[in-house]
Amino acid sequence: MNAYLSRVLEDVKTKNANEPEFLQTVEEVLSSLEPVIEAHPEYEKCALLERIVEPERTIEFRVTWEDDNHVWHVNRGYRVQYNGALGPYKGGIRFDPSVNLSIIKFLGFEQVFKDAMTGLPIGGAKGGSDFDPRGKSDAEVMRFCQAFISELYRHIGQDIDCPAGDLGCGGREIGYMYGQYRRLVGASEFGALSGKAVCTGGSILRPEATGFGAVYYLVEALKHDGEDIKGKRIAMSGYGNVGWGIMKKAAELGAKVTYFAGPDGYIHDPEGVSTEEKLNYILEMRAKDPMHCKPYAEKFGCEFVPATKCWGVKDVDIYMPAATQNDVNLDWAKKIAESGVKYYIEVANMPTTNEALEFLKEQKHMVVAPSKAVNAGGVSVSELEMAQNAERLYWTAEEVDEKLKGIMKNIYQSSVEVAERYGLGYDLVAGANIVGFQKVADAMMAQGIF
Ligand SMILES: NC(=O)C1=CN([C@@H]2O[C@H](COP(=O)(O)OP(=O)(O)OC[C@H]3O[C@@H](n4cnc5c(N)ncnc54)[C@H](OP(=O)(O)O)[C@@H]3O)[C@@H](O)[C@H]2O)C=CC1
Ligand SMILES: O=C(O)CCC(=O)C(=O)O
Repeated sequence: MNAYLSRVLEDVKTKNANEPEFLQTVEEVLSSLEPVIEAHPEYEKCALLERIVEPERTIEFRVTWEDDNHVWHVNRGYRVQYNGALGPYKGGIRFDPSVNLSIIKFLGFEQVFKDAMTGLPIGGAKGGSDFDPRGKSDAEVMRFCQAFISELYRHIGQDIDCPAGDLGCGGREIGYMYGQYRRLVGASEFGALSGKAVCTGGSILRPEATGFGAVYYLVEALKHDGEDIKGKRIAMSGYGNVGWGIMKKAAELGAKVTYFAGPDGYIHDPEGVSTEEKLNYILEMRAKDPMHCKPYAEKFGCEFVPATKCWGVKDVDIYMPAATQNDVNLDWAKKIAESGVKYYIEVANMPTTNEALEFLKEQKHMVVAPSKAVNAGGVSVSELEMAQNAERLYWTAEEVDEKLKGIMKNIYQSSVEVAERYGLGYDLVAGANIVGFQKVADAMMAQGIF
């Protein structure tokens, strides 16, 4: 890292000492930027890095709601509007007890570069709450979502900030939030939230988009090596919204997810999660509370290994962590490298610790792809939902899918080209960071002091 990058990183560490996840992503992104910072000495004069690491706005608020037994609860809500240089703030909402400012800032910072990479006119944001939807009735989730949006509604809007779902926040939660938003603003401002059900202005394919996009990216990475996705076996963690999309698209293209892990252990299904019955059962399992994957083994007569992850298994071609952050630490990374598997395709936001990522990138036999590129299909179709809402039209599944494919191909290709242009070789991680950074930097420089 050159002196400017090191100084900014040290400053971020001092100012945000209690935010480990946020520091992790800032360090990861900045560590890729040396060539572009060297090529643009004007950035330092304009304090570009100092500005890019600082959110434009952080909103923190109280969320009070009543449970079914009439007991009142208080949660903390967040929205970090990180960078709007490229367009309205865009990014998901996470509901999970682990949520705190560090996690929302890490997700928001990643979102800035991810959204930029899509080439669509959207800035980056993230929000959420430490609310735990597990074990709550529908009515409780609805009351919580209504309370959450009753504060947030004044900070969002179709041209300001358009939240969507993320971990713990799917179509049901977005529906409740959109209903309350509409009640408060008194208008069908569809574009204020994305990930809505199609019957209330949602885009066809948004639920599948992140997983489908990840597989389209994978297809490009395989093509680069003269390989076909057909027949490939995938080991994955997480079988939520994103994991299910991967299973579905992989099956359609003749590949199969043969291992998947949940919080209770992992499943090994050598036949793959490839039939309609199995894919539907994944949806059923996701709707259950607590969400455990063991019942899949009982139903389909395959192996369940309790209380561990499937990283390190040898009889696959591709690993795709799709659960949550820091799922793969250095110990797991060593097992992954020893397995001889070539492709490590991150899907969840920041699923790899920095030291594990560095280690995996050093493995000559491996291809490592970064989540902010691989999982960009979700936010891309969210933006396509905003575009459909603005036109007051619905596009067909074919139209949306074609656009999604094009966006993912472009993200992959631009990362490869930029890394090569800066003499970094086939470095998909640095390439993605530089592509995203450059787009935001250009827009910020063009907009002057802000
Ligand atoms: N939804 C989207 O469109 C996008 C999501 N992402 C990212 O993808 C990841 C998954 O999100 P999504 O599928 O939407 O979330 P979901 O809430 O739908 O599913 C998350 C899945 O991961 C499981 N999980 C959580 N923690 C662990 C763990 N420690 N070990 C194993 N499994 C775990 C969950 O199980 P359980 O619920 O029982 O804990 C669940 O199966 C997140 O990192 C998210 O930020 C990125 C881009 C877009
Ligand atoms: O669809 C969106 O706006 C954001 C999805 C998201 O949260 C993400 O990309 O991590």
